Amino acid sequence: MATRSNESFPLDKTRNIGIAAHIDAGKTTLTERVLFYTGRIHRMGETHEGASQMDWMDQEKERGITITSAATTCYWDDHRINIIDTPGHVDFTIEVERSLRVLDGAIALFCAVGGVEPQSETVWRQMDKYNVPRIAFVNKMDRTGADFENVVGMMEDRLSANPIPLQYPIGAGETFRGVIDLIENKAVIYDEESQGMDWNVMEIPDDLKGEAEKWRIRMLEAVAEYDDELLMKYLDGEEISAEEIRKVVRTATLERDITPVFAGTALKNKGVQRLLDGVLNYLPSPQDVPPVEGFHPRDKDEKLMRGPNEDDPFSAVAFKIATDPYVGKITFIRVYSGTLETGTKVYNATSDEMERVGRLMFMHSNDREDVDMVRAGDIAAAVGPKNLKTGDTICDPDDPVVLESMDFPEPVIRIAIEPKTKADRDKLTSGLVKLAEEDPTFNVSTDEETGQTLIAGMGELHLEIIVDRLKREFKVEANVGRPQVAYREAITATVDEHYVLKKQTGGRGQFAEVYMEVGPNEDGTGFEFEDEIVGGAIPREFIPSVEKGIKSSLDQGPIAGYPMEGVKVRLYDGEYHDVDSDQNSFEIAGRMGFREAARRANPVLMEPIMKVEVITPDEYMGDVIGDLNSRRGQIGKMGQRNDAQVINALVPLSEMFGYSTDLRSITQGRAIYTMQFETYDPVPKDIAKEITDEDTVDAAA
Ligand SMILES: Nc1nc2c(ncn2[C@@H]2O[C@H](COP(=O)(O)OP(=O)(O)OP(=O)(O)O)[C@@H](O)[C@H]2O)c(=O)[nH]1
Repeated sequence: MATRSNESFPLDKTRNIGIAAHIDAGKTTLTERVLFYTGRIHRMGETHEGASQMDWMDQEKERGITITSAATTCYWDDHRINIIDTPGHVDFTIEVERSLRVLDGAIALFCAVGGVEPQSETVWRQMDKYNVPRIAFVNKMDRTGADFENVVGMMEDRLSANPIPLQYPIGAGETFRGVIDLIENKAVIYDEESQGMDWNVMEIPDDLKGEAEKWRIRMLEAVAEYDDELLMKYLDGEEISAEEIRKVVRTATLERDITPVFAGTALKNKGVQRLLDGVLNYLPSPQDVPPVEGFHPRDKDEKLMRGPNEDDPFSAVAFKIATDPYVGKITFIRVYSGTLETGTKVYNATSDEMERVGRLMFMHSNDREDVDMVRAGDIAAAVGPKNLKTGDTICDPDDPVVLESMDFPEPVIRIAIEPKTKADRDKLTSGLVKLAEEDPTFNVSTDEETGQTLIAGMGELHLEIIVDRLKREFKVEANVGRPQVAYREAITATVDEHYVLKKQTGGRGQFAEVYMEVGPNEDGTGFEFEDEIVGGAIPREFIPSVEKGIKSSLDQGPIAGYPMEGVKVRLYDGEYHDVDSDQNSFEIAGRMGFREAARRANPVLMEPIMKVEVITPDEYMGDVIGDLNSRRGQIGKMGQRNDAQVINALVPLSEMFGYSTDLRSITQGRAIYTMQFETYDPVPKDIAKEITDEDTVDAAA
């Protein structure tokens, strides 16, 4: 494929957007239609027979359109639109967060019948958190029971949004034919036969004039609030041009004061092109969003800003690592400043490594477009970097910056996994390694005692999906164990340890003697080692060996073999022997001495505590709270949101297995909840005993 120089798209003609929706709202269908219509403009301009073009789309579909790619580039009306994949399932908070991190604006998709579903509410709140301007599309207007006004009302009530319809649907369900464009004051009627390629713009039919006028006034009054000039004109009864209205709608949308609302049906090909016009008219270009803040990799306090300027030093964030069947490992990046050419070395400021970018591409629905340069504001796929991880910043080595990274929740659930056949062992390992590279909230380890492979993730569903992907993408069938909580161990007392290793078995012996103080460190995480040896009591070259020995024991805590966190060791004295001491002896002394000390330092089992938020209708509040209490939950803040109660609680993860089923039965399916990792806390003694007893049984079985 020819390499393009990527000069043709000025930043103000670029849109980086996501489509956010709850499951089944029609995101896949809408994305397909967008790719189809934009493909037609860019590449299919020559043919004009609707039906054959639909066939073309279906064939593409069979050949596997990459619509689930992390980012897809398409062109509409002289603009470039990058559609960033935004998953709808709340269990994948991280996927949602990483896409929200790099997109500039979004289409919020709703079903005309179902309206604002609980999941739409969750994603909406996340978009609020990331200050994402958005427009709304009320899809499925062709379905029986479609009710545009109801959806607009729900957006006000449930999302506390300020939805401003710019269109009003003509008909609903079977009679849905098109929309009234309230800005142009015209009716747009679609031709049923042309697969959405042809439509007629006409005067508003007489029988709709009254309704249309009512909605236009509502729109104008709402919009006029955001612009004094427009308000004066409106009050004076002056003519207001469509251009003037669009300008004010754009500003108010970018400020997140309003959400313009469009109507249509993706499946029946109505309204998609006008929605695309809306993307260009009302969603931000990379120039419209504020510069991103970062800091110097060697000094967190040195704040640095990066704006969408090609002349600034290069900076970009990796937001998704994927394995492409043709190209291999690709990293999706969002460029924030400067330019990057193929063949250049970049600096990974997050991990302090250099990487080479061999190839840069824009990913389209059905092909890849090689480019020799990417610029500020671009979304592109890079081939070459080996160790880049999701969330890492790459930048100009001479002007390093770490752009504010994403928060990744801790993997808190783990399961043992093994291949169904021995022959699959290698495939399983390489599959897991690849998946862990793509997903920062997933990790793989080996249980030292049993030799089992353990995978850890954010929730039951998360791990189920991983196992399913192993099967589909890596052709490995695997057996998995029961999900287990990823416990940890910590020590709560400070003790002194004196350990002597002395072995004399014929020839050369082993000798090492260490004195150390072992206790909890201040922040409760990681491991600290202080070397206070003076006067060569232990020779310099052996001190790192002691530390290495201690570190190797941290993976296996004294209670039940869970990893230890928050440990501090002070090595303050020792002895050595000229002949019998070596690195190996001191490593063993470090390991054995630390194990002894940890056993005496009041070790405790630590469990992940989750922050749970339940939104339930009033009448179930008592039952929901009672149930959370029975799960050792601590109820926190409560509040009323519209007609529902919001309950916050901190609950141990071990008590949350099967919660979705239980909550459904308590509330007849009318409550929703979200859960994320908050902290590790000590497990109460009686429960810790149950867990350690169980572990012994498990290990014996
Ligand atoms: N009647 C009608 N059905 C639609 C419309 N758009 C999508 N659908 C149907 O709704 C169902 C879900 O559509 P998808 O496009 O797969 O929805 P999605 O949001 O991608 O779903 P997930 O991938 O499960 O999140 C499919 O059966 C579609 O055919 C529409 O405009 N009208």
